[in-house]
Amino acid sequence: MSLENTNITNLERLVTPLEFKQQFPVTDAITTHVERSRQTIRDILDRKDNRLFVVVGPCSVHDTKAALEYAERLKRLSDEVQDQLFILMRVYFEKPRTTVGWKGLINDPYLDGSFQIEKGMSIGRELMIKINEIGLPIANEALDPISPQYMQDLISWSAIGARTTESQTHREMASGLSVPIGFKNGTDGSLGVAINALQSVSSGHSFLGIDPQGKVSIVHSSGNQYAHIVLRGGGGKQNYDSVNVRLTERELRDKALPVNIMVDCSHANSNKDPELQPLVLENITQQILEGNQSIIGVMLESHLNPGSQKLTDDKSALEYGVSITDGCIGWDTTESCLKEMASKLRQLKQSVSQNYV
Ligand SMILES: O=C[C@H](O)[C@H](O)COP(=O)(O)O
Ligand SMILES: C=C(OP(=O)(O)O)C(=O)O
Repeated sequence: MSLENTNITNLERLVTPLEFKQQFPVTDAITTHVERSRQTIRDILDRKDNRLFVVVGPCSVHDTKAALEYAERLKRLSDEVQDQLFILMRVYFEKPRTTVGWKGLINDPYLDGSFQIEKGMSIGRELMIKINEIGLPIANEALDPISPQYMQDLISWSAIGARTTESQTHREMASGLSVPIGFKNGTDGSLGVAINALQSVSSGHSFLGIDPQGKVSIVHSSGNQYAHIVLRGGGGKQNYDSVNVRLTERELRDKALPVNIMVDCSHANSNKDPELQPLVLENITQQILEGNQSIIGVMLESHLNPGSQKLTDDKSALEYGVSITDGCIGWDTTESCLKEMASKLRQLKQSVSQNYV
């Protein structure tokens, strides 16, 4: 009688990270682009670059054609506002679920419960290569502790989500990631878990992981010095307003942490109503115009078309360019609200520099 694996129905071997990356190699141009993008975010966090960074894009990618069309549009917008905003595309393949549901393109690329994870990773890596080639840096949520070995060379910023900020496994993983990383506050709105995470992630850790040859290994990390909090609201309350931002600044200062705050305009900050995201963004812009110095980035959930749709057995019924997870703002709104933000920030900087003349 076996006492092990009694709830495991099957184990499939996965290609090693090394072999996988050889199948989908990066060019020197992509490597340079990713490193420059990561450095730009580090410079924003260090106040050597006075722009804001913006993580914007679909809640989840389920259709690579729509994701590429989105990336082409976002690149054009990014070029127009790049004097004020450094734009990264949300390319989220791993979705944490409150209970159950589709867990993202890597887990189930054919949206049909066939869970062809190796295929999902290939489709995902090919898409990330193309988006980097377009010239857009990529942001993701680092959810699975194994997948960074397969994908992280294509990513410029990662989030640890509200459901995993308190998890030791995710803090350990983040302490070894090469990207600047945002920790969301908890789903109940609590800041404490994110503040604790920031303290944990800046230290080195020793933990279990895999090496490039896919061997289980003891990983020793040196700690991530570019972690920051992401305010996303929670427990039915918003936390993007100036009072909550000020309270967060105090918490960070009390713990001798860098006072760097990103605001997620979606999730509980917009009560999961995508139409409210532009109002949150407007509020953030206003706080900056009034002198806020701690907000370094914003996040928006946006797709080609607004809203969301249910994933059913009939995939042919899916509407093109519409989210199958959280509701998003559509492209027109995305473009207009980011252009407006950039224009207001431009005017602010012009008036400040005129006052110095
Ligand atoms: O951002 C996405 C969702 O909010 C998150 O994955 C949780 O989704 P769920 O509550 O629909 O499972
Ligand atoms: C799941 C997400 O956010 P949160 O962790 O804030 O719920 C997300 O940004 O996709």
